[in-house]
Amino acid sequence: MSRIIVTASTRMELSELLVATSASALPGGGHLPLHRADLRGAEIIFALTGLGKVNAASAATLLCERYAPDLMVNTGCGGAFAGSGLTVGDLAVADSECLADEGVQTPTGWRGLDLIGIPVYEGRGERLFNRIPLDLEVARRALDCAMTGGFKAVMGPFLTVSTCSGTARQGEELLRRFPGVCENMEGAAVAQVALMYGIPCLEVRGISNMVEDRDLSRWELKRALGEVQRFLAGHLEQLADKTPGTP
Ligand SMILES: O=C(O)c1cccc(C(=O)CC[C@H]2O[C@@H](n3cnc4c(=O)[nH]cnc43)[C@H](O)[C@@H]2O)c1
Repeated sequence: MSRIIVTASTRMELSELLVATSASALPGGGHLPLHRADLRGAEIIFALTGLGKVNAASAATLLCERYAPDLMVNTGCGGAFAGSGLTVGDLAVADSECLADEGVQTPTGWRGLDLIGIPVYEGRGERLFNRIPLDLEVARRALDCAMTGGFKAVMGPFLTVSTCSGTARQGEELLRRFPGVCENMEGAAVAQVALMYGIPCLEVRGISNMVEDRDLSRWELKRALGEVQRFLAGHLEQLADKTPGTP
């Protein structure tokens, strides 16, 4: 049977998926609220991680250790960068993740972790500094499924930050550091932990806002989360069919 874990930082990022899959509470998660559903012979575990990289990484570690999933899916909302081709209500699929504000502020500008020279991950012939790779085949399948389902979706690099970019200028600064289509606060942490455990990871977010001067009246959390959860409810069925489990 295959096992898929879906993580999100806030309750509203999972609530519609829990209803769509008839999930029920799974006791024993301690501080980590868990739900479980059966979908086409696969087990889906939903975890509410809390906001930010520390919460996401500690949850992902517990989940990988305890449940040894065949696939990790990180979801929620996110901000779209100018020039990404994304607008509010669209879907963004990550082809890679990035620890976009971990580095060194030097007298001549911001530099990434390669300046320090100590990788955040070393293994399988790779030394990774800021950029965390994701499973491209899984990402492409998600993009195809979104397009076929009539969703407007863009695939590209995601940037994970500790400080949300509440100005257009900060968005431009991040794009000078790394290419990016979508900003969020947890993705690179989940991707890094999944990589450490050798588990493929997919990240799909609904665009709730543009990365611009902060104006909450322009945010559409409900719409973005409705779109991404409607997409995932369908895509999880496909993944449940196709994700190989332990015999
Ligand atoms: O009030 C704010 O300024 C604010 C900033 C970022 C996020 C929020 C939320 O209420 C949602 C938390 C959740 O959303 C992800 N998210 C959504 N948009 C962005 C963004 O533009 N930059 C970074 N993260 C974003 C994030 O992953 C959080 O988990 C409110």
